[in-house]
Amino acid sequence: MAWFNGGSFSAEKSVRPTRLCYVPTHCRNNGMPDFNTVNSFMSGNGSSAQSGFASFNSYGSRRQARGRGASNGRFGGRGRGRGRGGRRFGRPEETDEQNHYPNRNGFRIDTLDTKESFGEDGDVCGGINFDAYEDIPVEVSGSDVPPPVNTFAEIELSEGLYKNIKRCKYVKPTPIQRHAIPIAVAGRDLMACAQTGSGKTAAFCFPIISGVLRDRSRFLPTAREGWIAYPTALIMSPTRELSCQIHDEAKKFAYKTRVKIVAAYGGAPIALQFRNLEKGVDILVATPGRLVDMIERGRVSLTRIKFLALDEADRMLDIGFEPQIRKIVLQMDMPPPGARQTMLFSATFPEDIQKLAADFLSNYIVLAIGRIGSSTELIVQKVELVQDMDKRDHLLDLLRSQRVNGFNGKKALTLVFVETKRGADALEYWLLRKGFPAIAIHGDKVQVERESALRSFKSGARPILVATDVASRGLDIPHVGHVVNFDLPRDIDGYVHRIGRTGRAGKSGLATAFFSEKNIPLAKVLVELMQESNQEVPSWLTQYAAESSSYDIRSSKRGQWYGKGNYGGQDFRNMTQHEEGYHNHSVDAGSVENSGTITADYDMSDSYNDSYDIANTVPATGSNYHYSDAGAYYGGGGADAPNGYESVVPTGWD
Ligand SMILES: Nc1ncnc2c1ncn2[C@@H]1O[C@H](COP(=O)(O)OP(=O)(O)OP(=O)(O)O)[C@@H](O)[C@H]1O
Repeated sequence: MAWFNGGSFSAEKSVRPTRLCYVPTHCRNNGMPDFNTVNSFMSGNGSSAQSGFASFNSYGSRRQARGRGASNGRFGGRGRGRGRGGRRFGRPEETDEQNHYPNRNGFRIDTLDTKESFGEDGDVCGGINFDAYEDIPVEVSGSDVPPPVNTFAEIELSEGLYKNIKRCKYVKPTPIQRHAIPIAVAGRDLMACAQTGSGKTAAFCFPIISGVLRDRSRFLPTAREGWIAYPTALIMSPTRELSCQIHDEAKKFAYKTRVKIVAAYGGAPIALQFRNLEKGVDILVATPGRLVDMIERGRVSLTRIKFLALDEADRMLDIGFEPQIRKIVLQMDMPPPGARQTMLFSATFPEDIQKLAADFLSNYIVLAIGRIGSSTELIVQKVELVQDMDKRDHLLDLLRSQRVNGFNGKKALTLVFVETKRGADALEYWLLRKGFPAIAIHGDKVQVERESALRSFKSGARPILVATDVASRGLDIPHVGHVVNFDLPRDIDGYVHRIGRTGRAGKSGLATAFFSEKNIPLAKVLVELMQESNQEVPSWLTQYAAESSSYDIRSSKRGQWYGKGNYGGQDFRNMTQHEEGYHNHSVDAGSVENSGTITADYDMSDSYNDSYDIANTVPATGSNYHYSDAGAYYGGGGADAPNGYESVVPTGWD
């Protein structure tokens, strides 16, 4: 029996509500999106998906679903198995999801789990709802911009890569791919901003793989010399899980091309990663902390880097990461801008981060696809006014109503974001006690627990993931139907990335935020974001927004917040000066407007005396950074940012 179809938890019987069950407004009148699409996802041909996303009509989506099931989820198997967090009720270590709550949530794990590699014929399922991206505004700035393409065939990619694109069933490029790939293949530096779930990974992977293959045919393969690895390309991302995911995606794209791709991230045995490097590496996918460790141990040299990509680039250049990225890119042995090709990608790109990024780039092009929010109309956003003390009950009501009313479906996953690591553990514990199969992920868990939690979530063994911001960016988890912001993040960019875990690849999703009075400073930008993505804004929120105009609403570490009509990817060069040689053309000019930014200061004091798991709470004053876990067999120990990001943090934090 399906969990969302109600009543399948035995544990739930003991906690029947004694009052009328609250049904959130967006769950009433059969208005819930239909998330019963798992089987059609897995079928991969889209033909059976009609019953799935076709029923999203109540939210205005008239698009039909296409099958999708391309998996990218290898999160397994490495790291140490000790540490705190996550063990409740004396449960054994979770290594086999099927042993855990096998019948309580009603998921059929086998059907929900995703494929992790090519099948025998090398095929994987793919598919994207391209209608969702029609009419999306595009803005490009820079000199001599290569024109966009309409098909992958128009791009000069290697034969092997082209075959793999077909195997992945990427029938046509997404807008970011249409524009970014020709630019990157032409060898240009690029700063690209596009909505969450819109295919940015392929947009930087394809040109890199193609470039590696091209270079390789021209030069001798020199991926490895003795003990030192000399990758040709470096892809960096902020979290271990995201690095893992990019590694898996890149491997699919490079299937049978002999391009060697290695992942290096903390929390996993460094010796194993060294062994992988010794076999040769063309493309290194790494988190910054582990990479610096490897370079300082003399096992990786960046002297032959020709391609550098930063995924979640604004996060990578934000506080906590920026010194380390600067060290890797500018102060170690990497060729300078101009001698290498640099590509920065994210769904958000505040102006001050753009300015920082300019140090890493040479004669670059800025590409902005869609509005800053990235919260397309595909993601139905709901904001509920809930006092902090009522949040748990409210969440329970929400989950119950999902189960009772269903999403018309059975297998949608729910991702619940909280602010602190302690809060994540506490909520997981509480949900389990209430009979809901939840599992937490945060930066205090050791890697094996983090990977196990993600596996349980992805497989449906624990269809509720309680997460800190460690899971907010980049993760492409199929079947996430609902994102709940139990605690709202402190900045709107964080919100954009969090809700972007659903509604991916042109599919619909639901995002519910619990708004309490301490979130008032966020009201204005939240309203603007919702209005831009044609969401229904509750009147009380509009009122708070009006009141909050008097608040200081700018992140202390960011030069620009979300502003109405603004592009996250608006080229700051055009905002500050009109340099000769740069031009700015708009593909859908009517939609491109910059009507100003919000510049007041915003300083929301901590409301919990707890250990936060969001990087933007790392004290800005820390000057002694540490990253090294040198000497340790397992990386990560002292090297991990406690916020879960793989980064340096000021000494003393944690
Ligand atoms: N051209 C395409 N055709 C079909 N599916 C695609 C295509 N491009 C990407 N996808 C799929 O879309 C999904 C989202 O892609 P991806 O994870 O790269 O998004 P993203 O823009 O990097 O998101 P985020 O901003 O959250 O990191 C993935 O499952 C991917 O396989």
